[in-house]
Amino acid sequence: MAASSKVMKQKVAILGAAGYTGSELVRLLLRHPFVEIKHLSGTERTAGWSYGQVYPQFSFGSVITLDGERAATPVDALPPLCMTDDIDFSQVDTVFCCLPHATTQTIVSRILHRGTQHTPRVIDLSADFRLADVETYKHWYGTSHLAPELQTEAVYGLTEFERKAVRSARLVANPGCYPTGAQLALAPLVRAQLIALDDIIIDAKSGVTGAGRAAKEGNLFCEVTEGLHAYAVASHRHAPEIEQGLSRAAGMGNQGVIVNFTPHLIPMSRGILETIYIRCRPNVKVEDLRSCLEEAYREEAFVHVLKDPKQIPQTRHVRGSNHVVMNVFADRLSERAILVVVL
Ligand SMILES: NC(=O)C1=CN([C@@H]2O[C@H](COP(=O)(O)OP(=O)(O)OC[C@H]3O[C@@H](n4cnc5c(N)ncnc54)[C@H](OP(=O)(O)O)[C@@H]3O)[C@@H](O)[C@H]2O)C=CC1
Ligand SMILES: CC(=O)N[C@@H](CCC(=O)OP(=O)(O)O)C(=O)O
Repeated sequence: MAASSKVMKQKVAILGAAGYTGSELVRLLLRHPFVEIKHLSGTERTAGWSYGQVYPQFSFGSVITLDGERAATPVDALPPLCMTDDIDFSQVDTVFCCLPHATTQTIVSRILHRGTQHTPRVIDLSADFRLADVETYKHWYGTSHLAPELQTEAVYGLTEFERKAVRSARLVANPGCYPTGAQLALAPLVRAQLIALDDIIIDAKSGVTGAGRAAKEGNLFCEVTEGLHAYAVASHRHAPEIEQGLSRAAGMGNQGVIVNFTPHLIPMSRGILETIYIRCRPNVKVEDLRSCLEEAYREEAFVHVLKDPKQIPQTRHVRGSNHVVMNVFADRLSERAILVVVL
């Protein structure tokens, strides 16, 4: 895509740029013809470093993208990391927040309540603004929300379902990793009333970058390699997020649908695979599920239903591509179906 000289570039700040989500954003935004990365922030640990010092792959010249193209902006143009407090937000159009849970509430609140004429839009990648219900947040995150008024204002940023609202939102809460796959696969089927709402089992596996870059004993190479384990069984905070999305799709408000969700950590660096077991409503066939999903994503650039009904999605379908690929299969028991989704 060629950058038009008439289009004003969006001035962007990425907070928490030294983390994994921050680095993924830098990689994507360097390619974007209408974005100028003005600020990258970190803590005392990384403030003052060049981005190549934080991530060696951003050290030299132009980034060659996965498609073999040159990025729109050379990495040399990236600013060094600074402290978040040193950013002048009156000069920024969009802030991407890639900060740990809870830290985000305070910082986003400060940015959006600055009381000046110009307030940037905020796109938050943490979980702080995803759950609309204040009590549900408190129950799952173990602490009261520090900016409840923003919690109700935030638009849940699953773009395929909320494109119009995302366009005009002041604060976008980006979905969690597991909820992205689960909701993309299930919400169209729920909306079309094709599946039972009391019998949804989501078995999910994630690569280790999903846990963030901060050092944690459980994520060390020797702890995760050549092994596989479930974690947060029946207690993962993504369950209420998925339930909120599916309840909304069912027209029930923020709650009502209950899912059984079990995540696993698998020894690969990135990617997620979710196997989802569902029960069809009476007289619904797996072909109906497939048609529904195909219709839902026909015009979408990043979500794909495999054309061959027998082909099983695998992480290699999406590796490093930011796409989501799914397929749906009939179980041996006729009323059941199995969805496989990778992202
Ligand atoms: N990893 C993933 O796949 C996904 C993560 N998320 C969510 O996104 C958020 C970021 O996750 P992730 O990138 O994995 O986390 P990481 O642990 O990889 O990185 C977080 C970064 O935040 C920085 N940081 C902490 N406090 C501040 C501050 N006050 N100002 C500036 N920088 C700060 C740290 O910087 P420094 O290194 O300089 O100390 C650290 O590098 C989390 O809320 C996470 O739950 C969402 C979707 C997917
Ligand atoms: C492998 C792994 O540890 N994954 C993280 C989820 C990462 C993510 O996307 O979720 P949040 O933004 O809600 O943190 C976890 O299970 O806590």
